[in-house]
Amino acid sequence: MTAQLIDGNALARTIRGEVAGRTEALKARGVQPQLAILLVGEDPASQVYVKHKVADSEQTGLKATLERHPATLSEADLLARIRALNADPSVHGILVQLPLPRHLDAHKVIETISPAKDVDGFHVASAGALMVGQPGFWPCTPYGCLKMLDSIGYDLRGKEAVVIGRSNIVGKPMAMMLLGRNATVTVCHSATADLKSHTLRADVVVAAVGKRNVLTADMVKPGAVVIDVGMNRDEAGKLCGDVDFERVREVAGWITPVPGGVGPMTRAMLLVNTLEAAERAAG
Ligand SMILES: Nc1nc2c(c(=O)[nH]1)N[C@@H](CN(C=O)c1ccc(C(=O)N[C@@H](CCC(=O)O)C(=O)O)cc1)CN2
Repeated sequence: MTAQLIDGNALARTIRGEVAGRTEALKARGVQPQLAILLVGEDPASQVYVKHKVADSEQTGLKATLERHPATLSEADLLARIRALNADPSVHGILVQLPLPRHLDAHKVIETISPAKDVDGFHVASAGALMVGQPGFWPCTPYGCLKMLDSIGYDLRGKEAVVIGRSNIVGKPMAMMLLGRNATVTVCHSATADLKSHTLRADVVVAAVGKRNVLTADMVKPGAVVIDVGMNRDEAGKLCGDVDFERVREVAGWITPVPGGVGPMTRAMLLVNTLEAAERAAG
């Protein structure tokens, strides 16, 4: 069996088309959705990601402003800038690109963003809303993974789902979203005693560790859906995920590639959240 690919690029394109249509409708009501992106420092990967975010926004009719700040920016100055953006009614979404330089407390920075503009879905209020099933912004990466499952018509009710990784921005919210769809969810992590015993039972595996070959073919139940959130480089410098893609695809039923899987969906869901922030503000 060779798994079917879940094409993140194609799905993201469709979602961008939907966002463009809704943005047009909002503009006709006199509202221009606007995303403020704050980049602190010179991290090379972050520079690429924010450039893509600006291009995606412009392509769909959203306005994006990219503020570049030096790595030496003080925490007080960054927090003051966020507070000014919170108070600016023309700005609907605020995003601080991670990782931040070490002298900046990411938790404090994120908590300064107004929950109404937290389009990354990282604020404690957003996490709490997801946990209790109240309206709020969902973190873009797990939200994108859920959309990928929806795109293949996958019914999660009663299914065994295993999430590998327990980060606040992917693993934990992913588990909540899967739970919200009535899957039976297991979260595995670095202290899990026998990872394979869990993944072999799983109908759906989401690998979100940030380490190559965390999931190999012998760990996958035939026909399972495998979602790869990882973003790593192999010895040749080629982008790859957490999953041993070539071998796992011979066992799985569905699989997401890296690149071209979860990454583009993360960016697409940011547009959805930004548009939604603007729609909510417009009433
Ligand atoms: N404020 C945030 N910071 C970070 C987030 C986030 O969601 N919000 N997530 C990651 C990085 N990230 C978005 O910012 C991100 C990473 C990668 C991609 C992507 O499209 N990847 C492509 C490949 C790109 C390449 O060639 O390098 C793919 O997988 O096809 C999108 C978003 C950490 N920081």
